[in-house]
Amino acid sequence: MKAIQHILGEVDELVIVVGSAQFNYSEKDPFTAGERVLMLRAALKEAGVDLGRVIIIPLNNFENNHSWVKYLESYVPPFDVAYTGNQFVAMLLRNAGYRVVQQPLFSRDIYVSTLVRKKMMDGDETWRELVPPSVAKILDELKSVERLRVISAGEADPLKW
Ligand SMILES: Nc1ncnc2c1ncn2[C@@H]1O[C@H](COP(=O)(O)OP(=O)(O)OP(=O)(O)O)[C@@H](O)[C@H]1O
Ligand SMILES: NC(=O)c1ccc[n+]([C@@H]2O[C@H](COP(=O)(O)O)[C@@H](O)[C@H]2O)c1
Repeated sequence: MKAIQHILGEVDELVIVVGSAQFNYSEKDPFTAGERVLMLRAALKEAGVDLGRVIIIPLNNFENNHSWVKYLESYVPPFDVAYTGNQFVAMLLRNAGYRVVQQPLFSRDIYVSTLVRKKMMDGDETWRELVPPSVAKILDELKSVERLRVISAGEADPLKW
């Protein structure tokens, strides 16, 4: 939320791309793209962000990294600056001619999704302090702890089915 609010201080409209949208029920991507959109919108509303300035677009991954920017362009409205904390994404966008701003990271040692997922699986209730209250509520409704535990036990491996 801090990163989004910082960026909204610099731009008129923000397109948030929800990457790896085709993945779900996996250890790294436990939630569907739709569930991630739901959580994002709830947290934005809770933070008082004007949703009229934000467009959320889920995007599947694409096998060809060089052409990924062209693929991205076909899913999002035209944009003139890209914000990312990811150096690889920054390189791809720069090589395609875009202005890229390295987005500031806030308390990155604490706010790491891998850590939140680990705490949930370990039964460490302090995961609740690492997400906005509205997101904690949705994660409870989705029975996320149970989902993560079943996934980590290997039950969700698509090759198994
Ligand atoms: N603490 C943070 N402050 C600001 N932006 C962040 C922070 N953590 C992640 N981001 C931004 O969110 C986007 C996704 O990052 P990333 O996938 O590495 O998140 P993550 O929380 O580390 O997830 P995971 O642990 O599952 O890999 C990036 O653009 C990154 O800059
Ligand atoms: N070839 C690809 O599909 C490709 C390449 C680079 C980044 N991405 C996506 O970009 C995201 C990472 O960017 P951020 O760290 O800025 O969120 C990932 O979700 C990934 O799915 C996809």
